[in-house]
Amino acid sequence: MTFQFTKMQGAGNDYIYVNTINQPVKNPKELAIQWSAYHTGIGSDGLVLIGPSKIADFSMRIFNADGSEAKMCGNASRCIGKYLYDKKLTQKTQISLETLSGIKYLELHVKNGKVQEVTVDMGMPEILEESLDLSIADGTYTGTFVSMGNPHFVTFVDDMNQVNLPIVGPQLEHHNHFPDRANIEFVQLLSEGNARMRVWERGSGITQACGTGACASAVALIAHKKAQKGEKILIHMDGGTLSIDWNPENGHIYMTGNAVTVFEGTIEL
Ligand SMILES: N[C@@H](CCC[C@H](N)C(=O)O)C(=O)O
Repeated sequence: MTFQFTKMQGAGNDYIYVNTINQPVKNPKELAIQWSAYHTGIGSDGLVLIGPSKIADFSMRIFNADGSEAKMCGNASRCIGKYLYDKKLTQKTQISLETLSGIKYLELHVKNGKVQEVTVDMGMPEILEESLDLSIADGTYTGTFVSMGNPHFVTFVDDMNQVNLPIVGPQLEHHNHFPDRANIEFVQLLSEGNARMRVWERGSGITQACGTGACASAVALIAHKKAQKGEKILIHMDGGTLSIDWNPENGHIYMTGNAVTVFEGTIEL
């Protein structure tokens, strides 16, 4: 049996996309682990399933590289917009997408018949704890605990080069304050409206970018008066930059960034 898949990336966050409308996937957790492996699989940060929906235009399910299912993925939601439009599964440039954290709305920016960028209405963030101290073997980290439908712990630093992400990332992800684990972001303010962010993702480890993490970082910057609501904040990550805008009128976060098809493939089971 073979599966057709598309490898896509948004800001360097790379996933394997499968259209389950014509190819049902029975064991996504196992396949996410198997296919995400770089040496023996396709290599990716996880697996994304695109499906039909009774309440929106389409649906998304996202599995991290360790097989755990997440409720939301910002970068994948942009890539799904490109997938659907470029492959002519829809002609709409405004698409509703059912996720485990509710319906998200995508606005596609099309050039020469192909989607270049997508803006996603990420809904309303929730600040769960504005200032939280967590002790791990390496010391105490103070951060803001934010939900973007999935959990993020955002810590400000003066110098990103001092962050030992492979060591502190997993310790914070598995801290007993987070029974469901958490995504871990370190943020350095560079100038007004510009911040650098590095991420340790729950279930995938270090990735080049995290869309929900970029939104959570902007929320933390605003909560701590390091940035302003209603002004675009550029979050620069190792794989690219996302523009984040927290609208003061409706309280929604809007995320804009690229979506890229890397290659099409077929894999044997
Ligand atoms: N990379 C994603 C988030 C993927 C899920 C996350 N690791 C979790 O477990 O919550 C993004 O772009 O938002």
